[in-house]
Amino acid sequence: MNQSKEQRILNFVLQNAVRGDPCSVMDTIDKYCSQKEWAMNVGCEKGLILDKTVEEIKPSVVLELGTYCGYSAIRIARLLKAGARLLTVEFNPEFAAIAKQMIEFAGVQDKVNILEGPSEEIIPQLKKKYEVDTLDFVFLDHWKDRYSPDTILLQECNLLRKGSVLLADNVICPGAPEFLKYIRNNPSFQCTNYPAHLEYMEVQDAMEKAVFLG
Ligand SMILES: Cc1ncnc2c1ncn2[C@@H]1O[C@H](/C=C/CNC(=O)c2cc(-c3ccc(F)cc3)cc(O)c2O)C[C@H]1O
Ligand SMILES: [Mg+2]
Repeated sequence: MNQSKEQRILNFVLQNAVRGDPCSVMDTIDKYCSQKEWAMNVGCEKGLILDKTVEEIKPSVVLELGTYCGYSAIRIARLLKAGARLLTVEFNPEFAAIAKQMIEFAGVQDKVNILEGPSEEIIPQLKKKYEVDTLDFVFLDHWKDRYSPDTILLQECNLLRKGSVLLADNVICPGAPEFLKYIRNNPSFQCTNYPAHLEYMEVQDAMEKAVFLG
């Protein structure tokens, strides 16, 4: 059975990146996906916006929706302080297995917990099963039509507190119009837009930051 693109990305990392070096893994994925096969990693330009957001918040508990190959999980985890943790949700078992290997190769596995399943099932389990009180930071990068229902679900499950920060990828390309409409018209959120380019392409994209006001 021929290999998937995601398996080819992982193999390229295992053969070319430096084990235990998160930046080397990120750079190797970016190299492969810009030169050989495009893939939907947040990439280095939007990755810098993600880095700055994490460094600003210094979160203790982070939720990521949409692990994919683990690129942004590695990006986030490498910046987390001692004792801080990232919970990342992925419902495709093949992607979860790839991401697990990618995260372990990067050496950040102690900070990352991959939760396999659909976000709408996992989010309601976070408090009891995963011992989460509230989330300091949420990175949304899964199916774009799930951004607003999951943002509502996070509030219904009391997982956001005053100052919790959401950062959403792809609000221009592929776009998340329903999410933007919801979040920008919601007085409980303070929104900021960060224009950027689609990963590995000269196409306009943007990230949206939304701070929960409680
Ligand atoms: C509901 C739910 N629960 C758990 N995991 C979920 C989930 N929905 C998706 N996932 C998982 O996240 C990942 C999905 C991410 C969706 N991201 C995308 O569809 C995506 C698409 C593009 C893009 C842009 C221009 C183009 F021409 C083509 C594509 C760029 C990106 O940065 C993206 O994140 C993998 C999937 O298994
Ligand atoms: Mg994305």
